[in-house]
Amino acid sequence: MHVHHLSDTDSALHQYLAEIRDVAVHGDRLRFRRNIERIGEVMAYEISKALPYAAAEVTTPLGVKAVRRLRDPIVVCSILRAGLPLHTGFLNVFDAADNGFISAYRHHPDGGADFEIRVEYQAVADLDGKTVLLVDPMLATGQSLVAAYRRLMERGKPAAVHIAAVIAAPEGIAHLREHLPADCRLWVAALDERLDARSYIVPGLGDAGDLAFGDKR
Ligand SMILES: O=P(O)(O)OC[C@H]1O[C@H](OP(=O)(O)OP(=O)(O)O)[C@H](O)[C@@H]1O
Ligand SMILES: O=c1cc[nH]c(=O)[nH]1
Ligand SMILES: [Mg+2]
Repeated sequence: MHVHHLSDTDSALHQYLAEIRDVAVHGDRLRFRRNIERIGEVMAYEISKALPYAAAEVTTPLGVKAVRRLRDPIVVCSILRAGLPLHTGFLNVFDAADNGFISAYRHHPDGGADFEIRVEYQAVADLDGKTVLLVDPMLATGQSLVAAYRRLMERGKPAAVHIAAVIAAPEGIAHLREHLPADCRLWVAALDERLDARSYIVPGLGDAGDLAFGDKR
């Protein structure tokens, strides 16, 4: 699995990443969601440079122009709920994309640190021959993304799969390498140090779903 690290070069992405981590900004949910959306736009644009294009023509009022268009249809898929603002950012770039939504959450059977991932809801377009962009802000243990990927593959055989995570832990990347096919490509906006005892990313940003939408019970 090839890993693209988008913080390697300086860009406005650094400003958005700094704000989503900053406790002084965390009280502003609108800003958090919009920054995740903006990061999605940047990541989608970077991924767009790696996709296949084909020659086409458009008719203008004055003539015909040779243009380039994406060769394969796009399906943007995200993991509820923290994936929603990132999904919007990707759709702002790939506005004609089909879509997929999968729920995945951590179920703690005994209330302790141990958990299993539960996938309960899905609404996914047909994926045959399409370019799938599977997006989730946080890649911590990697279990949510692997569970979502397996559900998705029940919906067809994509031409390519790109996974996008805003903040990733090394443990999560290792988990994807172990459990996903080698031809999946992973795009990471920021690579952090490690996971804590509750499998949260350090330094990370905390709970992306709660910051975007509020606490859940
Ligand atoms: O790599 P993992 O260890 O699986 O953790 C990452 C998952 O955690 C977050 O969702 P969360 O479970 O907090 O659900 P939420 O979006 O409803 O808050 C995040 O959006 C990922 O889906
Ligand atoms: O650090 C983490 C890990 C999982 N989910 C989050 O929202 N944050
Ligand atoms: Mg959460």
